[in-house]
Amino acid sequence: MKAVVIGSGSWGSGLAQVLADNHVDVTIWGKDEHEIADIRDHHRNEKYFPEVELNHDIKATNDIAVVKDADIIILSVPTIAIEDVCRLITPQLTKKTIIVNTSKGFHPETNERMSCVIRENIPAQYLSSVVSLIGPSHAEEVVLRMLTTICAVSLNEADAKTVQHLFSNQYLRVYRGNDEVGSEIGVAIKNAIAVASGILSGIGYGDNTKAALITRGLAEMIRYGTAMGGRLETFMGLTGMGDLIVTCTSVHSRNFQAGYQIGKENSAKDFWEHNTKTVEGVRTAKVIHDIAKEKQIDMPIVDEVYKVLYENKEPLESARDLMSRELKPEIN
Ligand SMILES: NC(=O)c1ccc[n+]([C@@H]2O[C@H](COP(=O)([O-])OP(=O)(O)OC[C@H]3O[C@@H](n4cnc5c(N)ncnc54)[C@H](O)[C@@H]3O)[C@@H](O)[C@H]2O)c1
Ligand SMILES: O=P(O)(O)OC[C@H](O)CO
Repeated sequence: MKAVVIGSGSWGSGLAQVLADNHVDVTIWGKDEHEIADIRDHHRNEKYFPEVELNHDIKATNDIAVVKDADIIILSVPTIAIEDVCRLITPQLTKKTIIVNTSKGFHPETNERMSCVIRENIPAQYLSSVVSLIGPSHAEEVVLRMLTTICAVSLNEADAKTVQHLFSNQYLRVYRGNDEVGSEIGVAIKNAIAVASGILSGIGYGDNTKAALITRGLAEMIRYGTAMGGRLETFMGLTGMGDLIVTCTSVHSRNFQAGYQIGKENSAKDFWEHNTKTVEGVRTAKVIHDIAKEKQIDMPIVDEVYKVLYENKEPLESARDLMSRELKPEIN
């Protein structure tokens, strides 16, 4: 089995190391020459993990021809780049391949889920199926081989099983699922809620606030996700509640960190001017806000994140407005 990881960032490096640990022949392809040279020559990815020595069996290249005879291709780039990398690899493909999606969010213009974007851009003769490998997993912990569980979600059970077995080991346990809609929506929405969690922490609120945010954030995820066709039980699992918890509570989360800065400064201005990191929740908040408005789905937390990010609303005012809404029963 030959695997190629597209993307030499934090998650691409983390997943390549899992495969190398599992004795799979794995190469990382990246467009960033410095990241590739660092992995290839020094077995490090200093930009993301300054202290970590990666598995020496990971190969790395800038040459996209590496995907030619791959059995499995793992896409580990931000959602805005998924269509580009599909177009880049397609002319190289010579046989049916499993494409693994690991990105969390929606297409930048069409707002489609990642599996749909991949199916639209990789011709059927080269695509066995799309499997999304998603769940609560910070790369910073996976590279240190800390115990982690994720889910291989696909409409093709055989390919989901292949991915499950390929990635599972003593520190990474991979479950299997087939609710593509629910899982992809769950891991996308959790990023927008994690921005809210960071904002509230940045303001200075404590654990009661975080528990409230996670619980009511889950209610919004379920309301939106089931309206879009996801199954209720999916949102109680790794790609729903699991990923929501880790992203809302972890210092590693870039979505949480972005929100924290915004909450501390009581403004998103500085974030917009200086952010260079992958913060998927920022665009996701806009997508969910726009679609929920059109479909009349009540999403008060996501709406306030949207207003802070895109309408210059002060986070303190947003928190006050959330607390002073009409009083309601808990289950709705
Ligand atoms: N980092 C994590 O812990 C983690 C965990 C699970 C899922 N994810 C998801 O994985 C996706 C990738 O995130 P990441 O954390 O690896 O981001 P990152 O910022 O660490 O790395 C992104 C990589 O993609 C490359 N890239 C960007 N645009 C590109 C393009 N057009 N063509 C080719 N390469 C391009 C960059 O050079 C960089 O190497 C995101 O959707 C994220 O939500 C991340
Ligand atoms: O760093 P974040 O906020 O993009 O989160 C990374 C992963 O999605 C956590 O599961």
